[in-house]
Amino acid sequence: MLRIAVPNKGSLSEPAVEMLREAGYRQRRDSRELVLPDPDNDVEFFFLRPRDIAVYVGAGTVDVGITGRDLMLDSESAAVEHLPLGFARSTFRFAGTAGEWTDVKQVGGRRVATSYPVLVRSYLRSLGIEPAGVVRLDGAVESAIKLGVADVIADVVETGTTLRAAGLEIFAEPILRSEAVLVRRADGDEPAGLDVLTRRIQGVLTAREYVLMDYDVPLGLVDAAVAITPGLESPTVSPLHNRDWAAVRAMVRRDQTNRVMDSLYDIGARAILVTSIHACRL
Ligand SMILES: Nc1ncnc2c1ncn2[C@@H]1O[C@H](COP(=O)(O)OP(=O)(O)OP(=O)(O)O)[C@@H](O)[C@H]1O
Ligand SMILES: O=P(O)(O)OC[C@H]1O[C@H](OP(=O)(O)OP(=O)(O)O)[C@H](O)[C@@H]1O
Ligand SMILES: [Mg+2]
Repeated sequence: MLRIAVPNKGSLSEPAVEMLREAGYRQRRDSRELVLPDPDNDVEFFFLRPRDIAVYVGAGTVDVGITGRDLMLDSESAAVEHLPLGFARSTFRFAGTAGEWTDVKQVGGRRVATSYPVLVRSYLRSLGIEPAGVVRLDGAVESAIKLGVADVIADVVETGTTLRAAGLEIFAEPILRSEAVLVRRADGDEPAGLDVLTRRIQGVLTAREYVLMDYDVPLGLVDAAVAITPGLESPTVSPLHNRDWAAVRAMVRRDQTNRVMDSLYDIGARAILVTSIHACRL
């Protein structure tokens, strides 16, 4: 049985559970359940704190887990990234009182507050910058400057709303771009069943990223239309009852849907229909 660690709380928890449910796995109904066997799929879920998941995976007590890239790197465990999952995207950045900071070199000799001290120390070391100290806080890091425990912070930024509300602004290049990732142990054999989990999750990712587009096009324009919708391998072109026209079906990136429909319409395609992909294996 493949043992899979799933975040039990925080911003990773809900989207991780949703992804596993879409991939056909059983998920818990009650947030107090800590272990959930799914014998039909030959897996067992362990609901753990997101920060601890890479530690369990690195120790080999669970086979794989879903966590943040930032949390994995900060854990210093023997876990490695197996598959990026495309949700909980954020950047990890330095921020300070608005107007006072422009360059990462200014962090030298100053106190940095963060929930990710390993990440911050190793990043600064890689740039040859020595801070006066790194203060580890559990959360609400944005308050650390006003409350006097640090001069500058390094924290997770998504929309920047939390920083703005605290009168802070980002400076310097992002330390890291993070998202949820599936992690596995660095060494050892691939756990049995990981290939199936991986394919199922990749199916969910593809179904989220692409739509199916169908349209009709005059025969003489099929090549031009197919150039606009090349699909993943090659689009399906089928005859219509009206022999002067063909029907085309292709996968299109969801974020390109309207641009592609406009282009198809412009060259003369009609009856352009878009449908969601419910599930797929490529
Ligand atoms: N606003 C956000 N947008 C995107 N990802 C986020 C956001 N906040 C935290 N994360 C990501 O969530 C993970 C941290 O999860 P964790 O549960 O420790 O913190 P949290 O989501 O802030 O929850 P908590 O309420 O316990 O502080 C990291 O991978 C981090 O990058
Ligand atoms: O850029 P934003 O969209 O504002 O999001 C980023 C904020 O979200 C998270 O905080 P959370 O609400 O989880 O509180 P915490 O700091 O106590 O973890 C993160 O730690 C940032 O503070
Ligand atoms: Mg938080």
